[in-house]
Amino acid sequence: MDATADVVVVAAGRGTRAGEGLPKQYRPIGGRPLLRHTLERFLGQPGIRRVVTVIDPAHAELYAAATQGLSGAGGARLAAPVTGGATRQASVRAGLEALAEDPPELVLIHDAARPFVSARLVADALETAARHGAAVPVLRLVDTVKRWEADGFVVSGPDRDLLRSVQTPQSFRYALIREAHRALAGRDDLTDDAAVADAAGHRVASFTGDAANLKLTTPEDFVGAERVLARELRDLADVRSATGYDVHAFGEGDHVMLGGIAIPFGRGLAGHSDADVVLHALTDALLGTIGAEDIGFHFPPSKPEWKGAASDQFLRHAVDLVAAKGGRVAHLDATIVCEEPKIGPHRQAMRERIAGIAGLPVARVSVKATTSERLGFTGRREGIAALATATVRLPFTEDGE
Ligand SMILES: Nc1ccn([C@@H]2O[C@H](COP(=O)(O)OP(=O)(O)OP(=O)(O)O)[C@@H](O)[C@H]2O)c(=O)n1
Ligand SMILES: C[C@](O)(CO)[C@H](O)COP(=O)(O)O
Repeated sequence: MDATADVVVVAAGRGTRAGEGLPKQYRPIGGRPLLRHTLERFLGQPGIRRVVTVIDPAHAELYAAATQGLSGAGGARLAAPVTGGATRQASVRAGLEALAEDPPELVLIHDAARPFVSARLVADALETAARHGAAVPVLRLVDTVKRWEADGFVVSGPDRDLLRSVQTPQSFRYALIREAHRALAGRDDLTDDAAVADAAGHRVASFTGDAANLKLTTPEDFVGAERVLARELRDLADVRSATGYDVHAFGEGDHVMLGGIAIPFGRGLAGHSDADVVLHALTDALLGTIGAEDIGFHFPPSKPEWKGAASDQFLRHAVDLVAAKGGRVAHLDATIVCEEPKIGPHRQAMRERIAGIAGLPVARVSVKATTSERLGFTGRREGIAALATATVRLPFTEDGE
């Protein structure tokens, strides 16, 4: 997904249903303002270029405090806030207009009041909008629905299977939703952007929402959110690091594979697979975090299917094993030891490739290089070595399994 994508986070509401106290988007959950949680989720996502927040100017100081020191991983940028309107629809319109000078291809529109938006939702929102132009996350209804009459009686409602509840982020081709909002500026009664697109004559696709992506609306929702964050904190408590090391000797060839990219060179690296020492060391480091043997156990050199194999699949397998335990990779770090080839010109490409294989923002991958001062086998230019450290977060369990 290479399209440029910006995010409009609407935070200009009054939060009347959340009760007394600070406006809800600035109220702390887990010790930090609700809005900050929401913005951090987007700023940490791959594929996001810029995030603009729509605020009530009367909250300017609260906004400044809530966003102090916030910056994006992997290049996402927090833009200056924009003044909202009297309704959500007017606030979204203001956010979209603020992007008009340097328009993105895609835009996600999200409620500040939904702090638990996941990486999966963002990825699905981007992909579905790129394909269909307009998309919303939906959930099946779990309760039977009735039509409620003003006299307090109910009559049987529509078939529940035909209904869905709708969340944010809602995603659109930017030009489509900006024009739709402009065309419907006279209405201001549409409670979401799918309704705006729909009223402007566009079909809106759907993707699976997330029950955890709650909109904090009432005081009880804030109590629930504290519980969710406490559980998340506990789940993040099991942080583990492990190391990996690999060596391959130079052999015949005209390039070496390092960090998943081919570097033209007068020699190749000898090995059963493509001999990518960086990906092998990273794979072993990841396997080490979950005590899952080592790369030779999973991909035995005795097996012909791994002959000449591209090593990206080894690293991906290790990432999948961590994910299967409910874990997330927090950071991958590699050091390459060789006299040549020069690593500097290829370092960024390697970081991006490793990040792509592991499904991480580039900021969570580091590649370093050193010579061994002409000492030892790397110093004698007999081969290349790589050391790696992987850090993962695993759900906390008493027995560590
Ligand atoms: N004029 C408005 C109204 C709402 N919103 C934003 O739209 C999102 C969804 O709205 P809701 O949860 O209903 O928030 P409020 O309108 O603030 O809540 P309430 O209806 O309880 O006052 C919120 O992030 C809210 O800040 C906005 O930017 N501008
Ligand atoms: C956009 C929205 O989050 C979709 O569920 C929702 O409609 C916004 O909340 P509101 O209470 O309708 O303003």
